Amino acid sequence: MEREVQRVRQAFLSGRSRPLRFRLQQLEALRRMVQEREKDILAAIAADLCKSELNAYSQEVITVLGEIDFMLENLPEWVTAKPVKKNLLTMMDEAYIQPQPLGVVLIIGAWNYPFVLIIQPLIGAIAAGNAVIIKPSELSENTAKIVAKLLPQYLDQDLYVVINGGVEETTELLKQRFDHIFYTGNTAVGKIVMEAAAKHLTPVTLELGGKSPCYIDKDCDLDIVCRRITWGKYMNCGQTCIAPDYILCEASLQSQIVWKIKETVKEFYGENIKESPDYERIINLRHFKRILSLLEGQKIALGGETDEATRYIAPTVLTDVDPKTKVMQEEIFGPVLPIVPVKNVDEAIDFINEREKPLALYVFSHNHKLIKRMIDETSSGGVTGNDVIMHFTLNSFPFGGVGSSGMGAYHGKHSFDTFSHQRPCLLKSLKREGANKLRYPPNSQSKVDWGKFFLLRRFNKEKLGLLVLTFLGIVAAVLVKKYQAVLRRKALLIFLVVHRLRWSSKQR
Ligand SMILES: NC(=O)C1=CN([C@@H]2O[C@H](COP(=O)(O)OP(=O)(O)OC[C@H]3O[C@@H](n4cnc5c(N)ncnc54)[C@H](O)[C@@H]3O)[C@@H](O)[C@H]2O)C=CC1
Ligand SMILES: CC(C)=CCC/C(C)=C/CC/C(C)=C/C(=O)O
Repeated sequence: MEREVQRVRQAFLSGRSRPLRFRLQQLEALRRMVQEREKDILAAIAADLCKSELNAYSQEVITVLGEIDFMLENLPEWVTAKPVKKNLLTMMDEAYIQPQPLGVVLIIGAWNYPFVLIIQPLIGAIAAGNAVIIKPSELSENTAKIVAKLLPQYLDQDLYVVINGGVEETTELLKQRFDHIFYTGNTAVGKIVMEAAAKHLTPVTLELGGKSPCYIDKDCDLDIVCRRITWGKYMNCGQTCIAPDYILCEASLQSQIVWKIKETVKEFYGENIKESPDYERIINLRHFKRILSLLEGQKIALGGETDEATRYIAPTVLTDVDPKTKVMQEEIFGPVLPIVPVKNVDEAIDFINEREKPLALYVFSHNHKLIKRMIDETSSGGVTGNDVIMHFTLNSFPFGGVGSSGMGAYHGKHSFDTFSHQRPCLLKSLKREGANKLRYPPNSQSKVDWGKFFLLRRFNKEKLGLLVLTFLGIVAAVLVKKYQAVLRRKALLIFLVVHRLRWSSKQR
């Protein structure tokens, strides 16, 4: 493992991942891989999650292709140095921020969207000029294998390396030194990753989970609300990090919600859900049994049918759920939707705030003010009002959690920033030593006053005008070639002295 990481580091140190042209070329190669090997990729995802290839395409491949296109379009602008505002002490210098790659990045993926969850961060890491080690989830083994097979056929083989394995291999990998670790998965392992990273002071992005609440106000169109919730909850058999985990609403709405979800389930998956190509299965027996255990003692208002042999769990709704029961204590990550009655929006807000900060929050209402209030008075990774999941699709949004649902974010420019160091660069001249003497010992009250003037002075518009005039004077001086240096220094000096005198007299 150590040698493998070392090999990737050597490749990074060669410098070839840095030029813009190389990054664009690798991203184009990645796009070619997805397009040319689409069938193999879709078959692998389908095998891992009993997912139709159409669903695999629309849930994972579209996102990846969209992200690559977005990067290709914007990267040339993002990599350029950005000039920054200067102060009086640096007004003659060059000051800019240069984004630079961090180095060797480790990406650890989860199984629930096994392709997009490793390839989307990979896109950001390549765009930012890094070398990358990718550790796909061992639970989605078909996707893990196809990614390990295809990436070396299209990308630089020393810079971008796939290492497959389970807990043992990941534990070993985490002992190595990285420049950034990007982890997607459950919160408990997130803590292990952060602890391992701390040993090397490696920064982490943790894309974790949690219980994402969904508040339904009585002032809304329940047909539409239930259709949208049914889509987001039962997609991928509930195994979506931002799926609505539970519903909060007034008790009187429950029976209508159950009825409308039932009708929508029929509309989406037909009379025989098991036969539907759009309804997936639970990833493994351990998760299957875990989800079944959440149903114990609950009032099942819809669904509840299961089949262990195929790890099938029907779309299920639980009503009058007691918040103290197990189903409300952990992330469900399956097709079970508890409804917890609350008296009103105030109680819903308190309910959310008494718990860990979720990855997503959903609020349904005709009342825009109520939605805004919910946003203002709670916290979550992201929010969608009057829909679910959809904030994930907008790559201008940072995607990530807050508190126990994670730290850091990615997608689009946010991925580029996550995998970049924003390096402040100040280029001074070796001339103009006169002004610099102010900061050299021995110190004096006059030097401190000058320092205060240079660093604390705020200019209002009127004074800025004066500054502009002074600059025009400087520009004129520049034109007079023979006296260029002398005039520029004099003009600056006059300006500074006048201001300093005025400022000192006001201070007194
Ligand atoms: N915020 C986000 O973007 C997303 C969050 N998630 C969250 O991920 C969770 C589901 O994924 P998991 O079941 O955790 O996936 P998982 O079992 O695939 O684990 C994730 C990764 O952690 C590694 N891992 C597992 N145990 C480890 C250990 N003891 N030491 C080191 N590495 C270890 C695995 O090899 C795997 O690569 C849910 O909580 C879900 O909400 C899932 C997808 C996206
Ligand atoms: C067609 C459409 C709008 C699809 C939404 C895409 C989608 C649901 C992607 C999955 C999101 C995701 C990776 C979730 C997760 O990490 O658990």
